[in-house]
Amino acid sequence: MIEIENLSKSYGQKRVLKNVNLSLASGKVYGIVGENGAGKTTLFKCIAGLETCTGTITSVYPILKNHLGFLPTNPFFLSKITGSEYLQLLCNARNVKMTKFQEKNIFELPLDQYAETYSTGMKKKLALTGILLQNNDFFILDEPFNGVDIQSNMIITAIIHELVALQKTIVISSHIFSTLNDTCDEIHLLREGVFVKRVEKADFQELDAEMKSFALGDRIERLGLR
Ligand SMILES: Nc1ncnc2c1ncn2[C@@H]1O[C@H](COP(=O)(O)OP(=O)(O)OP(=O)(O)O)[C@@H](O)[C@H]1O
Repeated sequence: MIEIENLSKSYGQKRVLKNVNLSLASGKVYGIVGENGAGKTTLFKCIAGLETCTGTITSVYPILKNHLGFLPTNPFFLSKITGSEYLQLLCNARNVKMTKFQEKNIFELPLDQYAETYSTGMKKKLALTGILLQNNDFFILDEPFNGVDIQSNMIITAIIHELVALQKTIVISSHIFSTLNDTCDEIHLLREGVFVKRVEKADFQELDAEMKSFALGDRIERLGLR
C-alpha cells in the first residue's frame, strides 16, 4: 500500500497540486486523467521524488524510489549510450544480474544503436523495457500509449495485465479513454491540481460519456461547418 496525503506543489506563485490524496494498493491499476496542464506529470514527479513538494507519501518500502519504475512522457537518454548499455545501467542500478538483452528485447529495438537516435516511440519502448527488467514493485507510466504503434500498444496493455497478475502497483496517465478502460481498476479525474472524481470500473462508460459531453458542449455547432 502506498498512501499519498495532502500532497501540494507550487511553481512560484502558481499552485499546481492542491492537497492531493491517493491510496494505491498492490495488484491494482490507477488511471489519472485530466486536461493538459491539470498537474498529472507534476504529481508523478513528486511521487517519484523528482520534484520537491509538501505532504506525505508513506509505503511498505523503506525507500520508495528504490522500488519504482518511472516511465516519463518523453524519456531522455545520455548521448553516446546504446540501447543495451542503457538497459545494463538500469539493471546495475537495481543489482539485477543480466548482460544479454536480446531475448528480453520484446519490442525488437536496435539495441546496438545510440538511444538518442531512436524515434519517439522507440525511446519510450526502451525506457519501458528498462524499468521492467529492473523488477520494480511500483510503476508510474506517464502516457505509456502515446506515440507508440498499435502493435506496441497491444503489448503494453498485455504487460500491464501481467504486472497486475504479479501484484504490482501501477499508476498510468492517458489521454485515450479506451486504453484506460482496458487496463484500469479505477480512474481519478484531476482538474487544476485537485482530484474531483474517483470512478470505479463499473462506471467507466458513464465517465466517458460525461467527459465527452463536457468536452464538446456546443463547440462543434459553434464552428458552423454545416
Ligand atoms: N518546471 C515548471 N515550472 C513552472 N511551471 C511548471 C513546471 N512544470 C509544470 N508546470 C506547470 O504546472 C502545470 C501542470 O503541468 P503538468 O505538466 O503537470 O500537467 P499535465 O497534466 O501533465 O499536462 P499534459 O496533459 O499536457 O501532459 C502547468 O500549468 C504547467 O505549466
